[in-house]
Amino acid sequence: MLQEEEGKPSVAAAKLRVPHVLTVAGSDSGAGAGIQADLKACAARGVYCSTVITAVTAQNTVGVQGVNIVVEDFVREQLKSVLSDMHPDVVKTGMLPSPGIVKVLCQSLKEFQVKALVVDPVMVSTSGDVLAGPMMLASFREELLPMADIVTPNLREASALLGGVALETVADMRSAAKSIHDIGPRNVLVKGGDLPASSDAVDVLFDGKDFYDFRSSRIKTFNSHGTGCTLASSIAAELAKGSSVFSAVKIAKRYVETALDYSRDILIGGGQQGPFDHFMKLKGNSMKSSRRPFEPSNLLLYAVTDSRMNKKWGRSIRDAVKAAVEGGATIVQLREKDADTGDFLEAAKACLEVCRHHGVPFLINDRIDVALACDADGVHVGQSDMPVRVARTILGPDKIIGISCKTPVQAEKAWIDGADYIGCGGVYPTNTKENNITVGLDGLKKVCLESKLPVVAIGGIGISNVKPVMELGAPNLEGVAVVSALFDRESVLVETEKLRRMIMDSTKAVK
Ligand SMILES: Cc1ncc(COP(=O)(O)OP(=O)(O)O)c(N)n1
Ligand SMILES: Cc1nc(C(=O)O)sc1CCOP(=O)(O)O
Ligand SMILES: [Mg+2]
Repeated sequence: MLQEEEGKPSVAAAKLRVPHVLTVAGSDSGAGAGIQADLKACAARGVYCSTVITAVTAQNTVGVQGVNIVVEDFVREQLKSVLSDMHPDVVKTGMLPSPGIVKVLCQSLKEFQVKALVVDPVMVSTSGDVLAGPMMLASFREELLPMADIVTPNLREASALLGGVALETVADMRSAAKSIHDIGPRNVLVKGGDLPASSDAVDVLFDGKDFYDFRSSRIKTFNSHGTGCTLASSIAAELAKGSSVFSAVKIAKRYVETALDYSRDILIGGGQQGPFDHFMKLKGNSMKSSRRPFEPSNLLLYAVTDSRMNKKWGRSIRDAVKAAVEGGATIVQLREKDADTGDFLEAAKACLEVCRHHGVPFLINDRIDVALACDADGVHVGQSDMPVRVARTILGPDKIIGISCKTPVQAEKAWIDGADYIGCGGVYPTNTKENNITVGLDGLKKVCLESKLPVVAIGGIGISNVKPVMELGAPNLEGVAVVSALFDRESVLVETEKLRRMIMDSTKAVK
C-alpha cells in the first residue's frame, strides 16, 4: 500500500485516468511525421501519448537521408516498460522496419492486452523513400494485420499488401479494402489521396459488412508531410476516448483536413514536403506580424472602440482604429456591443492586421470566442463576464487578460485568477456605459494601492481631465482608457495625438 509522504500526494490519490495511446514508430528528425507527428496529434486531440521508437531517421522536407534501426531487444524493452506500467488504451503502429520488430511487437501485444490496435502500414515516405522494404509484407500479412482493429493503407501500401494490384478508381479501392479485410483486420481504411483524376479526396472504410466513403475537397498544399501518421494517431486517439471506429475515422479526418487547410501557406524547410501545424497556432506567431509580450507600459493610452460613435462620424471601425494607433494609442480594445458575431469577427480581423503592423496589442471586449477566432492578443472582461480563471484556461498563458475592478477585493482576486491588468473606473461619470458606478479618483487610488497588477483608469476621461488622473501619483497606475474622447470626435488622429501629448506631459510632471 502506498503511503502518503508529508506534503506530497500519494500516487493512489491521483484518480483521473486519461485516454492513452502508445505509438510504436520511427523518429523523424524533421518532426513532420513519425513519432513526432503522433505525439503532436494525440496532444492536439487531448490524449496522452507514450512512445516506443523502432528507428531513428535523418529526415527533412527534402527526403530521408538516413535510417538507423533500433535493435529488437531494445524495442522489446521499451514496449515492456510502457505496457507493463502505463496500460495504454490503444496501440498505434507506424514505421516497423524489420520482421523481428513486428514479431517482438506481436508477442508484447499478446502479453499485455490493449483496447484496440491501429496499424498504419508505413512502407514508403511521402518523399518516395523506402521505410519498410518488401520483406516486411509477409510479417504484416501473417502476424500484424490479423491482430489489428483497423489498418490504414494508402493506395501504394494497399496495392503492395495485395501483391501489386492496380488501384485507380473508388471501385478498385473498395475491392482492395475487402481483400485486405480477408487478411484479418476488423476494419480497413483505404486512403485515396493519391487517386488520379479526382477533385475530391476519397477514403473508403470497410468494416467487414458495409463500405463507407469519406469525401472531402482536396487541399492544395506542399505541407502534407506526416498526414498518414497523423490520421492514424488521431483515429487511435478517438478510439482511446471511447469512439466507435466509424466516428473515430470521421473525427480524425476532419481534424487532419482542418490542420492541413490552416497550414497551407506556412513555410518550414526548402523541400517539397513541408510539415503542417497540428495545433493550428503557428501562423499567429508569423515572422511577418510583430507580436510582443505584454508590458504594463502598453496601458499608457488605451483606445476602446464604439461602433455607434464610428457610425455617427461615418467611418469604419478599421479606419478609426488605424487613426488611433497612428495618433499614438498604445493598446486597442474592440468593444462592439451591438455588432452581429460575423461582423464583429470581420472587424476584429481587419483591426488586428492594423495593430500587428504597428506592434500594438489588440484585445476583444467580452467575447472570448471572437478573440480565439481571430487570434487576438487577448480579451477584456468585466465582473459579470467570463471569469478570468476560465478565460485563462481557454486562452492559454500567452494571451493578455484584463478585468474591470472597482474595489481592492476585486483587484486581489484578479491577481489570484491570473489576469494581466486591471481596468478601474468609472473615474468620472460617463455616457458611454449605462448605469456605471463612479468610483472617483479616490476609488481609483484605493484600487491602485492594493493592486499587484498594473492598472488603467477608465470612465469619462479626456483632454480636460486627464491631468489629475495621471498626476494622482498612484502606484501601478499605468495610463488611461478612453472611448468618447477619441472616437466621438471628428478626427480620431488629432484627438489621440493631443491626449497622448497631455499624458506624456503629466507623466513628466510626476517624475
Ligand atoms: C480597459 C477597460 N476597463 C474596463 C472596461 C469595462 O468592462 P466591463 O465592465 O466588462 O464593461 P463592458 O465594457 O463590457 O461594457 C473595459 N471595457 N475596458
Ligand atoms: C467601457 C467602460 N467601462 C467603464 C468602467 O468603469 O469600468 S467606464 C466605460 C466607458 C468609458 O467610456 P468613455 O471614455 O467614453 O467615458
Ligand atoms: Mg464586459
